[in-house]
Amino acid sequence: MANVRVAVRVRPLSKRETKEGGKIIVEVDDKVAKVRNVKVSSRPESFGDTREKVVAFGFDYCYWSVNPEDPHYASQEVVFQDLGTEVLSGAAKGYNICLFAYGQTGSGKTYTMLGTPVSISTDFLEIYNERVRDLLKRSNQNKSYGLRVREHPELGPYVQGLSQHVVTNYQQVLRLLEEGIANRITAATHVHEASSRSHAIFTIHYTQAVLQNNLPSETASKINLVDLAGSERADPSYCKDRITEGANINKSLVTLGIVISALAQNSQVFSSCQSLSSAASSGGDSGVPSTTSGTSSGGGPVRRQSYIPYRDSVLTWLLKESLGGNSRTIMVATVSPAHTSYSETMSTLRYASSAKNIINKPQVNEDANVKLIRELREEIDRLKAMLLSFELRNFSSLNDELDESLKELILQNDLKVGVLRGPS
Ligand SMILES: Nc1ncnc2c1ncn2[C@@H]1O[C@H](COP(=O)(O)OP(=O)(O)OP(=O)(O)O)[C@@H](O)[C@H]1O
Repeated sequence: MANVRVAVRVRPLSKRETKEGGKIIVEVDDKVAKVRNVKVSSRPESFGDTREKVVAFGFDYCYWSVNPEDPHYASQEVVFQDLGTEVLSGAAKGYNICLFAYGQTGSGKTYTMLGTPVSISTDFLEIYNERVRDLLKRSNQNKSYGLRVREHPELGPYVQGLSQHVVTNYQQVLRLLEEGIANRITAATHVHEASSRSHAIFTIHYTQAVLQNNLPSETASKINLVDLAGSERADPSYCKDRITEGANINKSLVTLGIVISALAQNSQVFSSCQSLSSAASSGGDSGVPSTTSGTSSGGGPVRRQSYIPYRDSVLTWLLKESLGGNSRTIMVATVSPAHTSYSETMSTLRYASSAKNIINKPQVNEDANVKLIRELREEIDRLKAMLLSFELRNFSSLNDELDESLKELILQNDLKVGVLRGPS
């Protein structure tokens, strides 16, 4: 089990914000981001305004990237050092990784996401108006539109027909990233501002061949780098005059919000079930039910686990494993420091706070045969230990039969291991 790790990054004031006299209302203190409400704080105390002047949010990482002169300034290198290292070390261990950037348009999502690439094979897609487009399809651009999302029973959701590109070095990854981004931008010139309305997912498939217990084995992990559309597009009032585009962008982002809050709620239900079961008297069933209803043994009502509507949008469907599934996930919430973005900043930080509660279930993506061999070997060891303890205790002939069955089981498992390993 692993919680989604959440980082917040505050970018510099933009030229426009500076020109408009933007006041800096966000501040970072170690792992805490604080937002000041200038409307409240500029009034004298006696007005009795009950709204909070400063709201503080705690995260796993907080980056102050407002002014390079500042001693606490977090450069791109500092961010990569933390998040990039987490991404790469997780993938190297065989975990799926997802790093996604969330925040209002122009808050620095793309800036933060670019530059963590490594590895073996990659693909790059864009979700625009709930349609999936291949950003790296070189021949017949028309075919790159409208790809279908499907779901593999073990590997999870994927895009059918998405082109895969084998890479052998960092430069090639960068070139593919640039090519995909250029395709996004070309499309953006046809559809005004398309890049901030679309979501882009750059995936690195990282496969490693290793020798485990003298057996050749493979771990295959995925690194998803997700650049989302501006978060303000999830706001119905923002989108009301942009019927189709707005509604669709809205759909993916709104569904993402629903999925995040349902998962966060379920994680709380899960934790309360766990504390209830550990508080209950020993000897009972300590398993946590996947759905609970009615009254708990502790006396209080236990809430039912919410249904997670992953398939309600293409984005959440494709990110299913990254949100509550088999992935270590990091969310970077990007914000502007300006007072003019107060509402968006507060809403982004609330969103990020809720994402912090999501519990994922990452596991090393082990080769199925190697896993089976490992399990059989573990069973052989267990059986041998049992056999030994019988022999040591020198049980009577009553146990001879059991002894024979154990030996038979060990032999059968040894044979299975031999078949799985193939001719040596
Ligand atoms: N940490 C930062 N340091 C310096 N400049 C930054 C930083 N973050 C963002 N910027 C600058 O701010 C501008 C907007 O950033 P960016 O394009 O990454 O925003 P975005 O959130 O991806 O926007 P959109 O949702 O429209 O795609 C860019 O000019 C970028 O160079």
